[in-house]
Amino acid sequence: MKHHAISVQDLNLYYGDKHALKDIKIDIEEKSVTALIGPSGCGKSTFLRTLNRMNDLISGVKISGVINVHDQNIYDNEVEVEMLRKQIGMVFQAPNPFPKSIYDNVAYGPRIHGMRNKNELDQIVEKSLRGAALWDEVKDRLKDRATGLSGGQQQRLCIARALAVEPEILLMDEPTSALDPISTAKIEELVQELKQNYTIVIVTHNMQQAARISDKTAFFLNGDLIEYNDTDTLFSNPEDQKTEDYITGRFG
Ligand SMILES: Nc1ncnc2c1ncn2[C@@H]1O[C@H](COP(=O)(O)OP(=O)(O)OP(=O)(O)O)[C@@H](O)[C@H]1O
Repeated sequence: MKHHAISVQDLNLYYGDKHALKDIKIDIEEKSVTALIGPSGCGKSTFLRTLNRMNDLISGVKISGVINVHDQNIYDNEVEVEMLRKQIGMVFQAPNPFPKSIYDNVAYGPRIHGMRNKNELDQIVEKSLRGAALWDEVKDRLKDRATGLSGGQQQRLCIARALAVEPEILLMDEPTSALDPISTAKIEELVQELKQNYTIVIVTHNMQQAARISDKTAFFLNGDLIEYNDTDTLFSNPEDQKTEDYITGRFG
């Protein structure tokens, strides 16, 4: 049995009066892919963002409950958010490379964390780009601007940028929704490789994608976690009628 990378208990989140996450309880397995699915507005992205405290930045948000990572509640006062985000990286919907060179994008995080040694940085950049299956495509133009890459390459660069600070967990918020089918397939393949070394939590609108790439799937509806199960079971033999209605396309 796999260990839990993240253990969530009694998680509630309000945006003002809006109760966006309701008593969420979920254990996320390490070195596996967990997909978050559900109709628009059900709370998938909100939940994902609670896992590295990205909602802290939004005014009017109230969060209660416990999210344990290595038996430390990430909402404890002594947790340093910067270190937390190093441990728990994030990749967003639209690729968002910095307007810098390919090299400088990947070196950005390590530099922030104090790395200055050129040789070591070179090694980290290469390792991260290899890890994101991008090295061969960019190794001869590391000084070129990242914004000149294709959308799919930019997204893999953002994954490399996340890997460069050696996270344990990668959060991905609809990472392929802005990409063409071929770039999407490459990211899906990459996610399969990355799960050997990282715990991945991915929000997707696309149920076929969840079925293809995830080990576990969590189905959210109106801020409730309705069902959480092995992906095969959830899609072939859902326990809850609402899950069945959703996956068979009756709403959403
Ligand atoms: N910053 C915010 N302020 C107020 N309400 C918000 C904020 N962000 C999200 N919400 C509300 O919280 C609920 C959950 O939103 P969330 O974005 O998490 O859903 P989602 O399942 O990710 O949807 P989508 O698939 O459309 O991205 C929605 O009703 C949304 O309108």
